[in-house]
Amino acid sequence: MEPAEYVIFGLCIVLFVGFIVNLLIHILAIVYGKWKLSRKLSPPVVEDLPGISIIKPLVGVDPNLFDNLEAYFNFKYPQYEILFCIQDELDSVIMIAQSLILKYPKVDAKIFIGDTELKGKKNVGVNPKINNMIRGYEAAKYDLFLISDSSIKMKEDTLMDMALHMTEKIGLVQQMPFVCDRPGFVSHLEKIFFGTHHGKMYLVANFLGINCASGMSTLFRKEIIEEAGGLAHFGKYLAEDYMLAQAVLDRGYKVLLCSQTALQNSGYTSLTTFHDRLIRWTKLRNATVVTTMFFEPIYQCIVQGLIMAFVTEYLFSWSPLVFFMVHVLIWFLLDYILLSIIQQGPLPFSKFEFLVGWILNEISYPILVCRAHWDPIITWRSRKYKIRWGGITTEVTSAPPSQSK
Ligand SMILES: CCCCCCCC/C=C\CCCCCCCC(=O)N[C@@H](CO[C@@H]1OC[C@@H](O)[C@H](O)[C@H]1O)[C@H](O)/C=C/CCCCCCCCCCCCC
Ligand SMILES: O=c1ccn([C@@H]2O[C@H](COP(=O)(O)OP(=O)(O)O)[C@@H](O)[C@H]2O)c(=O)[nH]1
Repeated sequence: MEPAEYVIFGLCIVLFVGFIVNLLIHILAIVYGKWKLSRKLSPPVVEDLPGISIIKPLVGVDPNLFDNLEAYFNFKYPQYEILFCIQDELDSVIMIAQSLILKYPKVDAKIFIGDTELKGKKNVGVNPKINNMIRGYEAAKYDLFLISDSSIKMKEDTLMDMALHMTEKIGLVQQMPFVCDRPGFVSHLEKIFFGTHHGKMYLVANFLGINCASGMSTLFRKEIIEEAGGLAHFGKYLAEDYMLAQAVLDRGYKVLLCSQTALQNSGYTSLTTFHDRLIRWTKLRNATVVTTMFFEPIYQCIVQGLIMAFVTEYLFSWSPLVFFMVHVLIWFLLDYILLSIIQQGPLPFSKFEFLVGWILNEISYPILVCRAHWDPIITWRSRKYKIRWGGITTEVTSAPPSQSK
């Protein structure tokens, strides 16, 4: 063999091993997802449950917001407070928060209006969500605090489920991102994305103890975050969720998934908003965990199928077309099983709609990854940011803070 042939042969072997690893990741996600998401912890004596401060950062109103927020007033949980953090004093979301507080006078709930800058102090960093939450965080009276994004809808036992997972060695309990059943094809695309591509990596990373955090629904021990410099310390990062989880891991605590998924229930769904969000997240991941930039593209179904078709032809003389077709079919079936497990009930669409949605997602994802590389500027709620390697962020343009997506 020529030296060049050795190199090609070695590369093919590495790629083939990576392909087998991916198959194992898929199977592991299914097995772990089935176990994790169907495992209900039995509640202890209610009085033993710790109090929880729920921080709700709010910007703008959407058609489902009232219902989503109302769920927080009906938790089956003995001790909690709700801290609404509203970025802009002219935002009509204030009225929604106020009307809920009036409707449920027995629930301990407060409103904090305006980020730190509005109160004459300097903002704690560039991250607008942290700037918005900081006053609620400082006022939080319990040892545990939950950051819960505005679009999340919770069941009445979700807070209990999260609290029960917060045992001695655990520093952070998170919900795996998923979506509520909503009408419309784009919401189906979202469900398919979070229940397949995203869910697979999320489950396996959490099973292996790899930091894979999403800040949409996360319960923290306040003492750990205080030890790391307080929430303000994370204002310099846009991927504050990842950095917060890393701070917990660095202090010897574990990060755990709870058994209920984070049900996003935004009232607005559009293909552009969905894709722009995925592009923004890809940019965040690329800048925060550089290795994802290399691995993510080749761990897509179509890209991997094309590469492996040539690799297996080279190694085993298999037909590339047959290999590609079988590869896509197996990936598709494993994804369907995984989505059904994460959904934990009947899917709100037919198998045919799943097929169409899955194909669309798989074709569009590599394009979204390319678009993320093309323009490194991150746009979030009308503000633009640039992230340096390691996650430190600078804002490149400012816009009125009240803009919704
Ligand atoms: C053999 C090795 C295989 C490695 C393959 C790696 C391929 C990775 C492919 C997919 C990654 C899946 C996605 C993970 C979820 C990340 C979600 C995300 O991007 N979140 C970012 C944005 O979150 C919002 O940010 C603003 C905040 O206010 C909102 O509330 C948030 O929701 C977030 O900022 C993420 C930052 C970095 C995440 C790093 C993830 C690393 C994933 C590694 C997976 C490794 C699996 C390994 C299996 C062996
Ligand atoms: O300038 C901002 C942008 C977002 N948020 C809050 O951060 C959370 C996540 O925002 P978004 O849904 O836009 O983020 P994504 O989940 O798309 O990353 C929501 O509760 C927002 O209200 C905020 O307080 N200020």
